[in-house]
This record gives sequence, C-alpha cells and structure tokens, in this order.
Amino acid sequence: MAKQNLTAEQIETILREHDLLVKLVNPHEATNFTAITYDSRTATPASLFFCKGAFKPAYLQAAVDAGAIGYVAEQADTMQTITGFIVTNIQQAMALLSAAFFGYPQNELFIVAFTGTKGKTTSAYFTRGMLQAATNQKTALFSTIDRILGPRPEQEFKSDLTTPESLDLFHDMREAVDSGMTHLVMEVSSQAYKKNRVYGLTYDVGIFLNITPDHIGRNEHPTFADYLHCKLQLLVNSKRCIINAETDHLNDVYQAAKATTQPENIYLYARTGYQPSVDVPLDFRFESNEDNLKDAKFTLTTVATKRRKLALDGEYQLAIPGDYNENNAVAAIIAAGLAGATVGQAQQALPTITVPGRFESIMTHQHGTIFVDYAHNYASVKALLSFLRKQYVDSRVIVVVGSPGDKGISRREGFGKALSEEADVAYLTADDPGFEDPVAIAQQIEAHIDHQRVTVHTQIDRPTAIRQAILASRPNDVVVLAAKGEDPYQKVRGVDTPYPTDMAVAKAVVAEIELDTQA
Ligand SMILES: CC(=O)N[C@H]1[C@@H](OP(=O)(O)OP(=O)(O)OC[C@H]2O[C@@H](n3ccc(=O)[nH]c3=O)[C@H](O)[C@@H]2O)O[C@H](CO)[C@@H](O)[C@@H]1O[C@H](C)C(=O)N[C@@H](C)C(=O)N[C@H](CCC(=O)O)C(=O)O
Ligand SMILES: Nc1ncnc2c1ncn2[C@@H]1O[C@H](COP(=O)(O)OP(=O)(O)OP(=O)(O)O)[C@@H](O)[C@H]1O
Repeated sequence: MAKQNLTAEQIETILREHDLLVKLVNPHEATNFTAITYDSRTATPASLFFCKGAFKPAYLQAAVDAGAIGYVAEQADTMQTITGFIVTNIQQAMALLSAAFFGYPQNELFIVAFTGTKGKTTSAYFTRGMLQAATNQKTALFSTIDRILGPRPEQEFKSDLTTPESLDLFHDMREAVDSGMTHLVMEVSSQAYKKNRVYGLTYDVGIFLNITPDHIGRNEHPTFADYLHCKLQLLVNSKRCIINAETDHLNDVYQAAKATTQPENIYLYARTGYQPSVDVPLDFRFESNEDNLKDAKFTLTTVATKRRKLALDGEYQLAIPGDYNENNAVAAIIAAGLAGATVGQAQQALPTITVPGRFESIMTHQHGTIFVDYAHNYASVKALLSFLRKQYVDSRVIVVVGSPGDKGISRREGFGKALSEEADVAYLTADDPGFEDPVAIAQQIEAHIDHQRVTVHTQIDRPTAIRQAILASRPNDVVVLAAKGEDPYQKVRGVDTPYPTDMAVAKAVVAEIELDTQA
C-alpha cells in the first residue's frame, strides 16, 4: 500500500472546514502522522489515535506508550502532553480524516451501495458477480458475509460488521484501489449512518430495497422513524438511485432520492401488475416465467422510454430460488447496468451466483428436504416459508428457529406470527442469546404462536433441535433451519462460542441417518 500521512495542519484545516473543531490542545509544530488507529492495541510510533465509543482514558495512555503523537476526541485529556484535536463529533471527524489519510480512495472506485432490511447481501453478491464479468475481475465487495479487496486469497476475509468502521472502510478501499480494483459493491446498514461510518461518502449508484420493522432496540435504533431516517440517507448521498417501488414507505423513499437527484437519474421497478402505493414513474417491470425450486426465471421489461438507453430487457435465470430473490436480482441487474455491465454479461453471470447460507438445501432419502436460510425477521421468514408452501403444497413445514438476545426484540413476535401463518411444527432453540436467557427468549416467541395451528417444541441446544426436527420429518416434509445462515458461532455472554454452522450440523445428522439406513 502506498505510504500514507496527514499533518497536524491538514487535520486542523479539515476539521475547521467541517465545523467540527472545538479546540486544539498542546499543539506542536510540524507534526506528521504516519499511521491512524482507534485501537490502542494497534497504535504505532507517530500515530494519531481516535478516542471513540466505549472509550477509557487508559486506552489513550496505552496508545501514547506505543508511540502515538496525537489524538482526536470529544473530551481533552489533561494528563496528556501530546497534541489533542477536540471535536464536536468523533465519528464524523474519524470518517473525514480517514478518507483524507488514505488519499480519498472512493474517488478511484465506481461504488454501488445497497440498503434495505432484507436482500442486501444477496443483491450485492448478484451485482458483484455480474460486474466481475464486466470489469475483468476488478470488483471489490464489502458484504455482511465477507470483504473482498483484491485477487489474492488473503484479500478475502470474513466481515465483522455489515458496514465497516469508517477508518477500516477507507483503509480497505485504498487496498482495493492499490490492488487494481475499479469497482466496489457494498452494503450500507442503518447503523453505518447512525454511527457515521460512511459520513461524507457519495455513491455512484445507491439502491433502496425495502424496509420493515427490525433493528429497533436498546443497542440499535430507538424508533422505526430513526431506522427509516438512517436508511434514507443512502439515497440522499447517491448520484443515481434505484428504488424497489414495492417497498413500504415508498413516498418517503422517493422523496429522499429526489432531494438530491434529478428524476431522470432515479430508477424505479416493480413486479408486473403491482400497483405502487403512490404515483411514481416506473421504469422497469419484471415477471416470473418459472418460479419453483428447480427453475427461477423471469423477464425484465423497460416501461419508460427514458430508460431505453440502459437496454437490459430480456430473460434472466437465477441459481437461488425464492420469488423475493427475483426482486433482489432486478435491483442488481439495473445497478450492474448502470455500472457498465451488458445484458449478455448479466444473463450469463446470474445463473452461476449463489450466496452462502441463503436458500441452501440438502435432500434426504428417509426424511424431509432440509433448507438452511438466513431469514431472521417476520418479513423474511414469511417470504421464505410462503414460497416453500407454494412449492410443497401437501407437505408439513417444520421450522427450527431462535431469536437473538440484546437486540431485535421485535423479531420474537415476528417469528411467532410467521410460524403461526406458515409452519406446522416449530422447534424453538438458541440463536446468539448474548446476555439473555435463551429459554426466556423462546417463551417470548412461543407467546405469539397460535397453538391451534403449530406444534411447538423447545430445545435450546441448537444441534439437538436440528437433529430432532430432521428425525421427526417424513419424506415429503420440509425442514427449515432458519435465521443463522452460515454463522459459525453462537454469541453467548459476550463470547463468540464456536458453532459448526447449521449446514454442517444438518449434514452430520443426514450422514448418520443414511448410514443407519444402509446398515
Ligand atoms: C453500537 C456500535 O456501533 N458499536 C460498534 C462500535 O463500538 P464502540 O465504538 O463502542 O467500540 P468498542 O468496541 O465498544 O470499544 C471502544 C473503543 O475502545 C477501543 N479500545 C478497546 C480496547 C482496548 O484495549 N483499546 C482500545 O483502544 C476500541 O478500539 C474502540 O474504539 O465500533 C466497533 C468497531 O470499532 C464495532 O465493533 C461496534 O459494533 C457492535 C459490536 C455491533 O455489533 N454493532 C451492530 C449493532 C451493527 O453495527 N450492526 C450493523 C448491521 C445491523 C443493521 O443492519 O443495522 C452493521 O453494520 O454490522
Ligand atoms: N427481498 C427480500 N424480501 C424478503 N426477504 C428476503 C429478501 N431477500 C432476502 N430475503 C430473506 O432474508 C434473508 C437474508 O437475506 P440477505 O442476507 O440478502 O439480506 P440482508 O439485507 O443482507 O440481511 P441482514 O441485514 O440481516 O444481514 C434471506 O436468507 C431470505 O430469507
């Protein structure tokens, strides 16, 4: 990576320009920072340290001991003699200074950014897959599952957050640019806006997929209005906007896009026959041709003359079933088209793209078909189960599911409701209980289940619950292992406890059953 630096004078200028600087303490002449960090454990000589979040003065002292020569904070530390930049908002300051430190890598990338309660990862994978073909393998990816910064194996790694901390975001963008990447597809969570991780960032294309109640609670958003407001910021900061006209709150979404983008650069799409809740100028319609577990094909049609220049009309095939994935794919196709992909490249790439932990399945001989899926709120469990119900008309739907502790409290009611509407049997189990009691969480889900319609079992040990559900299933049944996707851990009391993944557990159970059958 090219050498980076930032002088004290440059920092002061940036902070003043953005009206963030409260005061300078202990200013030293000609200070040159050659590293930046928000974690004392990675501080190095001549570094600038950001004091943020659940911060303790001991961290700043540790950073100074490691050689830090300046800090940025909302409070001055009178014990320190190094230069301090005291600001009104540490997260905004960190985003602006990180972008400057890494030489504004965003200016060298075509950035496609997705937001939405559901479908971000899937659409991001779809878009990157199509753009890899269009850019000769030069498209980076920042997703919930992984970050891909370049072609080398070590440049692909698991993500800890959907949208990285600003310093990491600009660091990784710089590495992507230095590795020859020309395009970036990224997911932007509502928390990213709430915490200013993407402060000052503009996207070439921003996509709004949908919004349903989620992420509301003590550690996330205080209200739905706050959640919606944060999500809308993506459109305000995008040069071109793509909007799913089937989303709830369409009027708010469209107005947010129009606040900064001319209507000719706003692209709206909906399924054929869908009547949007407000009068908006639709540009694309799509219609299923085949929509079953073996074949997912749909046709995309341009309905507004102003969009003819995009030339994306045609039939597309997907490797992942689910009618909602057609919706995700349409957003991805329009985004890829705006980023330079041709209809042929899109049609060729889409049938090859799968997403880990999303609609993966295993067949068994003596028991049901098992699906592993990351659906983890009312809207996604409902979408998944109702699609499976249409495919397996006379089958029982058996669902293994749990809800996380410390966050997403509304999911408990949502799971109960979706199970009551679409499931026959439920196994309530643990899913990242955190600091809460998983039995109490299961009871809260169960309180919203209609016992006339659903048989409920509670088995907190997740592998045991999966085993019991598979063994209880008959050949025509569907067993859905929901909400954990391909997570390889259970978050328990602040510790990521290793967990083999739902798919690994299911495969082990199936291997054991099939062996018993053969014996
Ligand atoms: C509420 C929130 O945004 N928290 C994030 C935030 O935490 P924080 O700033 O308080 O940092 P902290 O980890 O508590 O530690 C305090 C500071 O002391 C530093 N430190 C700590 C120890 C030490 O020895 N020395 C030291 O300097 C840390 O580096 C940090 O800067 O910054 C951390 C990275 O610096 C994140 O890991 C953390 O995400 C938490 C864990 C999280 O899970 N957030 C979720 C809610 C989230 O953001 N989810 C969204 C997806 C959900 C959605 O769709 O909205 C996402 O984008 O992933
Ligand atoms: N458009 C959609 N509408 C409803 N449900 C969806 C949609 N797309 C995907 N899902 C469901 O949501 C699950 C998660 O999908 P995906 O990972 O693409 O969404 P996400 O927005 O990245 O989610 P998260 O923010 O929770 O990481 C899928 O496994 C599927 O069950």
